[in-house]
Amino acid sequence: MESEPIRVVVTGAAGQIAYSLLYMIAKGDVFGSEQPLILHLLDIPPMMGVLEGVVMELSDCALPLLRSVVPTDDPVVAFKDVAAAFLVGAMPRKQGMERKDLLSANVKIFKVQGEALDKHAKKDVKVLVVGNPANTNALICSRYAPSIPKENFTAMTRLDQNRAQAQIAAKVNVPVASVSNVIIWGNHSSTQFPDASHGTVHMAGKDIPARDAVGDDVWLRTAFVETVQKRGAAVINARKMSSAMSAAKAAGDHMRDWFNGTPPGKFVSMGVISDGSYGAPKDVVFSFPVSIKNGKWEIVQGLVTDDFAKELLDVTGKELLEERAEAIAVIEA
Ligand SMILES: NC(=O)C1=CN([C@@H]2O[C@H](COP(=O)(O)OP(=O)(O)OC[C@H]3O[C@@H](n4cnc5c(N)ncnc54)[C@H](O)[C@@H]3O)[C@@H](O)[C@H]2O)C=CC1
Ligand SMILES: O=C([O-])CC(=O)C(=O)O
Repeated sequence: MESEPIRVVVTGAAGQIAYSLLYMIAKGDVFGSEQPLILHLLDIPPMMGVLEGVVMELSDCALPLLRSVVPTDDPVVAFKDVAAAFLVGAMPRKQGMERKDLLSANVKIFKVQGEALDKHAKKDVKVLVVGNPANTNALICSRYAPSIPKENFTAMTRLDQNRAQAQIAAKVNVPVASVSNVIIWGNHSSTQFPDASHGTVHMAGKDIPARDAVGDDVWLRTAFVETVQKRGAAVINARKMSSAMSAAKAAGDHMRDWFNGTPPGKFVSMGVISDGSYGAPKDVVFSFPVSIKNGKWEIVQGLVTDDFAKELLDVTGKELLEERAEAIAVIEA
């Protein structure tokens, strides 16, 4: 028997990330090749003309899983009965900006959308915040949606994880799928800590520690960390626009793993509400390694962190506390 369609919302649906993401979702890459979909597309009133073009293109893709499309500028319509929400709609940064410079422009969007999710979405909706600064926006969104569990609000650090795994694959000269369990700790910002010390590389039929495969601890603590921390800025410098294709791919990966789970022994990184694990501040959205089963994530416990890691975890945690204070000030102003 065919499954009932699920409703999925993408905000910022007329923007650049959505242009790649909508196709991936609609063709079954995220929710599976058997799951029919109704796509809700939210953008702001001046973008409704552009959105109409996106709707035409989705129709012209002739995708069997896509049962209908609901374009709208009304959050009430957009969030009605949705099972999954990709919150992409927000201003992107330009050359020379840090992501937290977007806070005052973007955080109010996530208050409004939290309120709308609270009233209109399914209570088990899975929310992925992509719009920057993603961690703090996710925290604010959750605060304004008290009837939905805090665990259902996540922020995207999967792009950073994919970048980190691609850097290691290139260094070791293996296909990217051979690299697993590289962690992104903390904020999706230039203070994030990309950590390969628990990573593995599949070589000659077995998983070996990434540190052994790389054989260069200095590189892992310097060039590797800095490249991943600054990759978003490097793309902006080159393209004059921020990452879009890779961001869409990461958003799809994040939501697919959240719905489908992670294989035994493997973990992925997600910004989730912090319980203070690994000395992170509580009640901020902090990126941790998580394993996922039956649609629920759990922070992977018991990984040993050395002094180098503790120092970097501390820096990114402090930045998240500062962002939280600033976000609350912006909203209450
Ligand atoms: N977490 C991550 O790894 C990444 C996050 N980003 C962030 O994603 C966001 C979107 O990036 P792009 O698609 O490149 O930007 P874009 O400017 O191409 O598209 C954003 C869209 O959001 C819409 N929008 C603005 N306010 C809205 C609202 N209140 N409700 C619904 N839609 C609204 C805009 O009209 C626009 O169509 C930015 O904040 C960017 O910094 C980008 C790459 C990676
Ligand atoms: O760097 C940016 O502003 C966009 C983004 O979040 C990324 O590419 O990681």
